[in-house]
Amino acid sequence: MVELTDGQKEVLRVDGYQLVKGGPGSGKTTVSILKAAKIARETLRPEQRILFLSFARATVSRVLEAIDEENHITREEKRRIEVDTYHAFFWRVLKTHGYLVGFPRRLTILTPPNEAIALSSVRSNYKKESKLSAEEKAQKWEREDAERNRLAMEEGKICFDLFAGRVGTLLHGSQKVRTLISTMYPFIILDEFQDTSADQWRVVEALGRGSTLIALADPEQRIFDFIGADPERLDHFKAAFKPSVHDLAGDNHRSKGTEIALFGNDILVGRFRQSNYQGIDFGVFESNQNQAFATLVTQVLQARKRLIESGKRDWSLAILVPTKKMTRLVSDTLREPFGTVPPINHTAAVDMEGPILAAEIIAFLLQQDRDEASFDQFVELLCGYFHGRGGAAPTKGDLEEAARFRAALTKWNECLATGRPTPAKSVLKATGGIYGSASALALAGDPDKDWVAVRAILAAGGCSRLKDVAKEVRNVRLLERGTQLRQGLVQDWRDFGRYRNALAITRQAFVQEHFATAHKPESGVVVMNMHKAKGKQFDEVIIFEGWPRRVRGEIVANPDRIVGGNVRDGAMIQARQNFRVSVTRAKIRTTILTPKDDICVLLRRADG
Ligand SMILES: Nc1ncnc2c1ncn2[C@@H]1O[C@H](COP(=O)(O)OP(=O)(O)OP(=O)(O)O)[C@@H](O)[C@H]1O
Repeated sequence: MVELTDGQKEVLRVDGYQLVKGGPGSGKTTVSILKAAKIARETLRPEQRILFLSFARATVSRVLEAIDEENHITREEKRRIEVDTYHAFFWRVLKTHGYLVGFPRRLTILTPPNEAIALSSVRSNYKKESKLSAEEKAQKWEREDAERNRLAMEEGKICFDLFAGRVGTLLHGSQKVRTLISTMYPFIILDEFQDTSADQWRVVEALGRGSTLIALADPEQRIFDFIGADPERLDHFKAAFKPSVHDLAGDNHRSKGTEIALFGNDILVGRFRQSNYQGIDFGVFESNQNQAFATLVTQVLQARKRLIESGKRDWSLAILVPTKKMTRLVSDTLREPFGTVPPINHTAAVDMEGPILAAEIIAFLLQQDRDEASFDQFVELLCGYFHGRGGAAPTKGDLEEAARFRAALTKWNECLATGRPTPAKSVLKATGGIYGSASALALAGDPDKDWVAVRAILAAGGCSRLKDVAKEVRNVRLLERGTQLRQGLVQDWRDFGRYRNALAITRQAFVQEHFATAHKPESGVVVMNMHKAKGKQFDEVIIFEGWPRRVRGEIVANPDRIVGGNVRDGAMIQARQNFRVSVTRAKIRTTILTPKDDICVLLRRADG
């Protein structure tokens, strides 16, 4: 049991609505769990629960783990703390009461990849987001929203973007549902409250009418402005609920004995009080891909060695990078480092649209029982992959590719219908060949082996798009022991002697995966976008950014930087907050790697 600080003790002592503020690692989550246990012990009736709401599953895992570690909390108390994501909680409300806002009785979730497919026809009419005028952006948003609503109202397919808004409307309109929820959950804890969007705030307002709310927040860890988080949100909470305010301020328990938190604070104001900080390492690299990645790999190997030698079980090392593109590049590099360096085992938090749609293609091929429509269905899945893999920003190239495949299929089928040979130069030639090989593959009934065998056919065949599919699908780690996908496929084979429902099982597994909370927090080497690191903690962190491209000494491009283009631009508050969040995720050490000839502007003095 940790020795609580006076600030933490005060949080436990005071009743009623509370706002608990504090910097990274100041112990907000920890004290809120102890508080929840106290409420469970002293206040709740037997059937009641405390709801702990968080943004991301990863945070949920960490909170669950923290609860497990608190041996002073009894099993019964633990059972009564229900940790969930906003998404999962909203879905529960919509599934039961969605008809009150006009949804059909039967609802299904439109997952992000399928939402991307459904909206790609709207999106294909617009240029890249960065090139749109404000007017065009608004128009595009309106049309997307209309399509989302149509899918929800007419087809009962609800995408995540609709969740918060509809639940807000539902709760404000129905005292009955509010009472139901507040009777079940008289206390609700809101994690990372500074990042609450306008729609989520409406939900919170409604919930707070019947339930006592405890909000945890660090105003300076607000990194979601782009999805509608509002700097004033803490004031809204104060005005609405008159909470007692507790400030755990600069206490830092995560990286005790280091100066990581101090460095984080100095980044925020842009004034470095020291030239060295205990627990912060810097490294520079030459501005070219080979040397940049060689430096990174060397640092990763050294950090991994340190952690293994420390003997700690479940050690974690995070490589945090500024962009999604860089996440992929780093992951590809670790998978196939240079020279004699063997692959570095890791997980990468890449966008899952592409990998999930690629997994659907593999699953379909596993089904093997074919009829006349099967090839059409296969090509349609491939087109879906093109439409959806770019998420909210499908590329023109991908959309054109889908159109080309569809046109080729029409021609192909016309030839078959009239007994003519299929066109020799058709884009479907190679695709068809691979489809044939996969259909003829002798499957063994072991989902791991069979999945890999199908993937290998795609990787080795002559169709560059299916090669892509094979590469993307490697980001899916659902076939690990005990996962729902694996179990589902095993059962399917047991029931039918083949994979009869592999596609449906795969789709279902991804929906489940989205809501699953039983995951352990990441361990080993993980690569992710800096934004995704919020609320997490790792033993060591490496922050790695992009480098400038120069022509005759002049910078012509400077992508993937912590600060866009690495140029000073006003106070750079968002970039500073974001950088500080990343830096303070580490318990023991943070290593920052930046290009030698263009050091990150946030690391330079204001005058130099
Ligand atoms: N009073 C304390 N004494 C010692 N260790 C503590 C104390 N309070 C919390 N800790 C430990 O410090 C670490 C960080 O605490 P916690 O996760 O609660 O911070 P937080 O304020 O929620 O952080 P963040 O906002 O960065 O997510 C945890 O490993 C926790 O077990």
